[in-house]
Amino acid sequence: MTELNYMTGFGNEFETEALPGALPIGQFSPQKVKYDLYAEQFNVTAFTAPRAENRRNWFYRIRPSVIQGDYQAMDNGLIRTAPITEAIAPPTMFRWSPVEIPAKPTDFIDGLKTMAANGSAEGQAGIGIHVYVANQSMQGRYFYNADGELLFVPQQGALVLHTECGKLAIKPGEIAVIPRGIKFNVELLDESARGYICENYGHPYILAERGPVGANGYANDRDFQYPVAAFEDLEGNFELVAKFNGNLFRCDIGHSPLDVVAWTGNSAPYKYDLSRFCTMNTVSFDHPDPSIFTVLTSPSGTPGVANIDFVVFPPRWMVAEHTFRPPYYHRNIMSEFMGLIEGVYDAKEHGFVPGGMSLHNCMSPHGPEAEVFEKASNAELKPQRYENTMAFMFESRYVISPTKFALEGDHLQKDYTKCWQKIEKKFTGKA
Ligand SMILES: O=C(O)Cc1cc(O)ccc1O
Ligand SMILES: [Fe+2]
Repeated sequence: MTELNYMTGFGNEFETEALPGALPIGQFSPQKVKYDLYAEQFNVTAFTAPRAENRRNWFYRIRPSVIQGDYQAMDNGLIRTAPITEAIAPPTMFRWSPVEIPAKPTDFIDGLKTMAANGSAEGQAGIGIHVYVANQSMQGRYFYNADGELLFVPQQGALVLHTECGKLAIKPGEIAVIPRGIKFNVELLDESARGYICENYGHPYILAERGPVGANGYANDRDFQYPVAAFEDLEGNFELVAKFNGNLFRCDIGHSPLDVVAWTGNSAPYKYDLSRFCTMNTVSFDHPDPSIFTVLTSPSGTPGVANIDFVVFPPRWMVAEHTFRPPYYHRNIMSEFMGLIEGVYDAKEHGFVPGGMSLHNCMSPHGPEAEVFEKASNAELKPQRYENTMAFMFESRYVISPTKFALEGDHLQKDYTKCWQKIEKKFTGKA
């Protein structure tokens, strides 16, 4: 892969130009822009959002975005949007095997399948949880999502995200976020690709607070990478696909919409290598809550209660003394959707495989399978390193509704809850 250049620093006010002098100096909207470019403002927060939260870009582009055809409705395929009304799910704990890579030619849009969603896209709260499975690059088509920002969590295959702001290359172990409304297409660098998408209808992601941990650690701002301007000057019969208010629409477009020669602002796509996450954990006893592993959070308006937390379980040392080290048995007001990028997750040594998923909804019990309990409650508690593993969780304050595809597809593991049934009664009443 050709090495791409990036700018660094979470949410910085960047400026970048692919041609010298393309970026106006000292003002955003000059009477004439250099190279006869068009100026266009792009806002993902209200004009009046407080300064610290305000996010917008100024694009200097070959044509303004209004030069496009009229939209027509498209088949939504297996893409769904909250609120999900097509199925009524019980509070059962669910687990899924990986969705298979299709045999027929499938690009990122064709291969998007919604597993679950919550909140309301129209109400700008909640999330959509999707998997993508693809075996070809998007050709002659571009996409944007008006319903929310897109967090990419690749599990198999490297991608290049060609966006209005420039290019981002990501591979398993890295993530990327494309803000609401940014146009892009997806190139596959390998034969096939699979991954997870969290579509965030709510407040754009920010970095989690550090509290008394101090000024450093967890996800550090400087490790977030942003693209430098790169433009396509292409004419042809292209298609622009929009996800808007829960449905897909398409229009013809006679040129590449990735024609931004220069931009400045703080609402650009970004990537992050999860191995940069500076993991904190106990050095004494007990199993800390997984909020210590939060990479990105979308606040909900209630302090400390997330619309969506993106949490990872990275390689790490386990040193806790006189402690049951795996995740504890648990019931939670927050709803937990998990995936596995690689390796083994410490609560489930069987059946939760890379590319797989699980859902433990609001107040539904979950925790270590029977074998893990036996092993961990009898293990010698030497320092132990968890290697080659990366699970993650989308944790949300809103109940997560699985789609019909998730509930009725072959990849639903119908025997999941059996993993707990062999947990023994050991109580005898004697100490
Ligand atoms: O349910 C899970 O596996 C996620 C989780 C992990 C953990 O370490 C503690 C609590 C928790 O919900
Ligand atoms: Fe949990």
